[in-house]
Amino acid sequence: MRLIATEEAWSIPEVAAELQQVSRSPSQSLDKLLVKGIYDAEVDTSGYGKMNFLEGLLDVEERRLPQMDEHGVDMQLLTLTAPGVQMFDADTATDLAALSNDRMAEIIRKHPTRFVGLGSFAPHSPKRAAKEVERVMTELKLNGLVVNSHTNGDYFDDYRFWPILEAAEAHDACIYIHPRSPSDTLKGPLQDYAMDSAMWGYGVEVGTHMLRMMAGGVFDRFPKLKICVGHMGEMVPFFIWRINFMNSRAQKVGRAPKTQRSMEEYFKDNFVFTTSGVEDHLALRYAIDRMGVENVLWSIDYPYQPIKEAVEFIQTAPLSEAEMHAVCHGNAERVFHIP
Ligand SMILES: COc1cc(C(=O)O)cc(C(=O)O)c1
Ligand SMILES: [Mn+2]
Repeated sequence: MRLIATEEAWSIPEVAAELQQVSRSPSQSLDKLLVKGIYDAEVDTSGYGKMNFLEGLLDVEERRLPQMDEHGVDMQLLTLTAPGVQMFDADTATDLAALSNDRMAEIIRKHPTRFVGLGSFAPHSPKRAAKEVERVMTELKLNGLVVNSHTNGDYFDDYRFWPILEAAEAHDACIYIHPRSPSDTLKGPLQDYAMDSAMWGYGVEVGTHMLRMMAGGVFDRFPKLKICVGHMGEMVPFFIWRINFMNSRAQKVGRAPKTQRSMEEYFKDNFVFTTSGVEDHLALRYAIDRMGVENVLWSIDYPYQPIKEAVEFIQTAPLSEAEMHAVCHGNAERVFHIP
């Protein structure tokens, strides 16, 4: 069974160095807790603790590939790890996104059967970002795009970002909305107990982004736009009945804009999601039964999740042969144009 892992984090020294500067800046972003812990070990990492992920993020051939061989992972879909370039000023972000995309393309050229990748862009410079989407998809021939949820507290229902969505739709480039810590306007009670992180805040941040796009009519304007989210759909599949019911009531009483399709239809038609970091067979079975097996893709979430357990999770999952082929590689091949 071909195994394609679809949310696999990676970085380059130039982005890591810039994030170390961010960790020493006056930024109030909740992401600083994570950034300090990973990129600035010598600085007091209180509140997050040292996170030994940096070597794993920068590495491709020393440990990543041998571990893939050891555990039978055929391919990783690489993404520039969160928060990507989105904490940098627009010019630095634009330049480092392009550099990261070039480096990613080099890795894929060197290992074409082992790696594919998602291109980054700087949402806070939408016109240049749209041009980078064009370059990524036509010149570098990457497999889609990644963004780490909000940029300076703004979300893709904001029409300022729509030139990017237009370019993505035109190039059939699926945008992976990966988490980062909740935005400054969302962070409120999420600043304690490590709730800023993957434990809870990440799901709240991306789930909020998804609903803003669905309820804000993004998929009426871009009906063919494809979005991928991780972590078994960031809680949305488990709440979709209530989201659908309450949004349709809000539309009736004028509290939410009228949309051409329902929230459930947008989620089923315009979203796919991966199993990254949710190694729970019951959740997987429900997600497949509720949202359709064609919308579920396997992932490890390397290096934040160990490879061995993620492989065992899917190899022992209660799936039919046909479902296993779809989740392990078929859906990824379709959505991310993988040969
Ligand atoms: C960007 O940093 C991350 C850290 C963690 C973590 O386990 O602490 C998980 C993710 C993730 O789920 O993608 C990302
Ligand atoms: Mn991840």
